[in-house]
Formats: sequence, C-alpha cells, structure tokens
Amino acid sequence: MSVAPALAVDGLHKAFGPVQAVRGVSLTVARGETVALLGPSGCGKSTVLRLVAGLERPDAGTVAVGGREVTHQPPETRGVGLVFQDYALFPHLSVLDNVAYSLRVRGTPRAAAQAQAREALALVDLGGLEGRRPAQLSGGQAQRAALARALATRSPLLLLDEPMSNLDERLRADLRAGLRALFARLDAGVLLVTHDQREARALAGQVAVMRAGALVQQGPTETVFAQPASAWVAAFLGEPNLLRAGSGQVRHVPERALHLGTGEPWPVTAGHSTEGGLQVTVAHALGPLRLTLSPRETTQLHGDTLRLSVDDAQVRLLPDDRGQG
Ligand SMILES: Nc1ncnc2c1ncn2[C@@H]1O[C@H](COP(=O)(O)OP(=O)(O)OP(=O)(O)O)[C@@H](O)[C@H]1O
Repeated sequence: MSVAPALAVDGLHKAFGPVQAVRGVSLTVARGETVALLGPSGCGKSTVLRLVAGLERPDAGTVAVGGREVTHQPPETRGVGLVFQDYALFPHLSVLDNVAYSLRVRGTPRAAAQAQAREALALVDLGGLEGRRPAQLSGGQAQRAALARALATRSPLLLLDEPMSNLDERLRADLRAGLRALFARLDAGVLLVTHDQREARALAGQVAVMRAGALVQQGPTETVFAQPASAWVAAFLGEPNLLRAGSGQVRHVPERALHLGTGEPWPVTAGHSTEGGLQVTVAHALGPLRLTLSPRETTQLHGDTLRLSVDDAQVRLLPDDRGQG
C-alpha cells in the first residue's frame, strides 16, 4: 500500500488585486521528507505556505494533507503545525504551557497535553527549561520552543516560514545542525520557506525554486544546485560564472569545472579578500571567470597570472531568462 504524501498541492493560484502572488504552483512533500521553497523576496513563498495552512483561500487549485483534501477546511482542522517568522510565544505562560497550548485548544486533556509537550521539548533539547518564561530564553531557545509547539501537535505536516530569520548568524548555524538531526527523526513532512540557500542546502532533501509566483525548478537539492535549469536559477543560487554564449544562452561554468595549476596561464584582472578566501577574476578565453582561492591555492598565483583549465564536460549551456518576469 502506498502512503499518502504529507502534502500534495495542485495548481494553486492566488491574486491580491492586480498582484498574481501565486501562479499555478504544484508540489508534493513525502512523509519524512523536507522540501525547501526557495526564492527572492516577494516571489510568493509565504503566500503558498499561508494557502497550505488555510490562512488564505486560493482562487484555484487544491491542497491535500496526508491524503485528505483540505482546500476548504479551516486552519485548525487541517492537521498542520506552523512555525512563522514572528513565532510569538505567550509571555505570561511557562515554556511547557506555551507548547501544551496548541494541544489544549484542540481539546487534549491537560495531563496528556503536558506529556506530549514534554516529549516535544525533549526533541528540541529544551528538557529542563519547561518552567521558564519566554523572556528567560535565548533567541535560539525561544525559536526551538516555537518549533516544539508545532511538533507537539504530531501533525503529519510542518510548515516553517523563515524559522531562523530573527537569529544571528552563529545561532543560525547551530540551529541548522540541530534541525537537520531533528527532521531526520520525524515521520512528518516539512515544507520550509527560505530565501537563504545555505539553509535550504543544509536542511532540505528537495528544493522548489520560485520566481514571480511560479515554480521554475524542482528536484533533489544537490541536483538543482549542480544543474540549475536556467541562467536566472543559476544566478539566484549564487553561481558567479554565467558567460554570454550568444542566441539567448549563457555558458554556465561551475566551480568544479575549474582546475588550477593546469593549462595556460591567464591574466588575473582583479582580486580582493573575502571571508572564503581571495576572490579573483581571470581573463579566460571563454570570458571573465570569477573564483575564490583558499590560502593554499593562492600559491598558484604567479605575478598577475594563474594557470587554469576548464573541464568542458562540466560546462553547460543554459537559456538566459534573466530579463523575463
Ligand atoms: N495580503 C496581501 N495583500 C496584498 N498583497 C499581498 C498580500 N500578501 C502578499 N502580497 C503580495 O504578494 C506577493 C507575494 O508575497 P509573499 O509574502 O508571498 O512573498 P515572499 O516570497 O514570501 O516574500 P518574503 O521573502 O519577502 O517574505 C508580493 O508582491 C506581496 O506584496
């Protein structure tokens, strides 16, 4: 018997007046799988999440959670756990009561709600802090408490909207590692909205890239990052080397195609230090190639030249769709 996916969204449309916020979005999240919905600000990610949660009504399309169509159901009967950017915890309630609250409003008796809440808090490593008030938690702990509140409902689907956007970079890195381990233990599907590619890469097995209301590429995370479908997707994912190739195409030269210390010496035209190393631009016959040299790789620089070869097998031609949409 096949297991129904945690989420199946089919042909969703939503306009706000003249703004087509969501245009024909279809996607599936399997049980135990994390899908990242990735795209620039304003592309419609949060609206998709709100449509799935039942906080907005679609103009067209359907939403099914765990095999049950919920398109016209109110949020509380959809069986989804939500964690939003502003994960407001009730300041006057203890951490335990905050987490148990979502169960109490669904009619779970107090003792059972508290037991489930303790279990969820242990899952996010907050065991022992049940009695604290939200003001007595660090940013990362508060964020994990909000996550526990969603987990406690044992929903087959978790929806996370930029769950780490309020945290500083170090906390984000810590929480990312914790979340990855947590998601691996859950049987639920997770739909994660983010504009941060690192977050998507660290947490999601699948990504769906969204542009101006529509999905432009979906697939396993590493495949999408290694083989972006178009110049716009490649540029959005941070690929620096998209060289004009004529007839509406670009040549995508990924970093793995560049081999240092072999081939001809090419002039280095610009260089500056970045967090990741020395970023240089090489005037290659294909066009200007940007790459970042680790401290060890900088020894390959000879005066203003760098020996570099490009592995043609790794270079792909992509349609240049950057001017559209
Ligand atoms: N309630 C609303 N009324 C009018 N327009 C809205 C409403 N909600 C969203 N929009 C518009 O719909 C589009 C998509 O917004 P949405 O919040 O879904 O984008 P997003 O990708 O989540 O952006 P961000 O990453 O900045 O949160 C935007 O143009 C936004 O201004």
